[in-house]
Amino acid sequence: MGYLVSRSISAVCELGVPDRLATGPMPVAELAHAVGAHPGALGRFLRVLAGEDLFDEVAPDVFGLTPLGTPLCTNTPGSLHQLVELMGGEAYRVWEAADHSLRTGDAAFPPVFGQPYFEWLTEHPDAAKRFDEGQAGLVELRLLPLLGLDWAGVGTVVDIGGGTGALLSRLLTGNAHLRGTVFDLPHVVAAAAPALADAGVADRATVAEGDFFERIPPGADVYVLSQILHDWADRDAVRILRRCRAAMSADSRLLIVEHVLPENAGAGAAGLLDLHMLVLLGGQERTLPQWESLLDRAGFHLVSVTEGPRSSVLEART
Ligand SMILES: C[S@@+](CC[C@H](N)C(=O)[O-])C[C@H]1O[C@@H](n2cnc3c(N)ncnc32)[C@H](O)[C@@H]1O
Repeated sequence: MGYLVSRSISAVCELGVPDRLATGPMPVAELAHAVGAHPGALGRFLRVLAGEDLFDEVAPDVFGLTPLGTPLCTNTPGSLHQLVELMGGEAYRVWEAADHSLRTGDAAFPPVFGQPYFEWLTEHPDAAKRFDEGQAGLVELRLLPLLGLDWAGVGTVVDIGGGTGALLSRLLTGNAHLRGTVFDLPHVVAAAAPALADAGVADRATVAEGDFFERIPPGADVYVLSQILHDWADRDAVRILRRCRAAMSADSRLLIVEHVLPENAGAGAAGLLDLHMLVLLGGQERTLPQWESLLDRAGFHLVSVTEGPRSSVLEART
């Protein structure tokens, strides 16, 4: 009954319940009136989600947000609100066809929506905006092992498939000497320049649009691939890595921000993400031997793995 929980989260976010509770607990009747919900039903949904530690019934029929539930608000650092919308939208519909992926080992998105996910996003601006904002919300969690690295000797960084620049903004904010480029598809990086300006790093940042299967900006000290390679099956992941290799000089470093999938059962969230990558995109999470083999096929070797709470950083060199 796991999807009942995720659909309940989607439903309360859809009505804007977390935002209403951002300033403190409210009686359920007042809350229901404010968001346009049925009071009795709202109490039942919130009680179930209190069981998931997202809300708290602080007094009979009075509900507040817990620390775990706070990222469901829209205007909070590291907001996951857009991600909830994403998981409750086309991602949910595509999972109805999970059996296609089970039978074929391919993505279920094309048979359901008529084209691969990233192509479909270029033609659906609202969904693309949700996707980009959802990814940006996850950056806070993914960044930690990357921020912990020593950036002192690094002059320039390119964030490949860097979305709207959330990760680059944080890297440049934390390292005043660093200059960087965010590189992504044209419709995605269109929103990057304003985001970098808002973060106060526009004077040290450039925006480059393009296709990472074609060409990647050359000559930087560090290349970051955050949550890119898991979107693709090995054949395409190797093509992307080879494009990186062509852009890199002998001293450049490649930093891959992704999960290292445990080799045994019980992979938890990483295992679920592995299946999600398969169903949505035909991609996969990778174990350490799978990473080593993939990098080897593209002419890289693995130098180190730095573990973080949500993603690891795998450093590779040519
Ligand atoms: C899962 S998101 C990761 C975003 C970001 N790096 C992060 O860590 O949040 C994958 C990114 O790859 C980009 N992308 C997909 N196909 C691409 C292509 N052919 N060339 C460049 N970027 C591409 C998408 O637009 C998206 O921003």
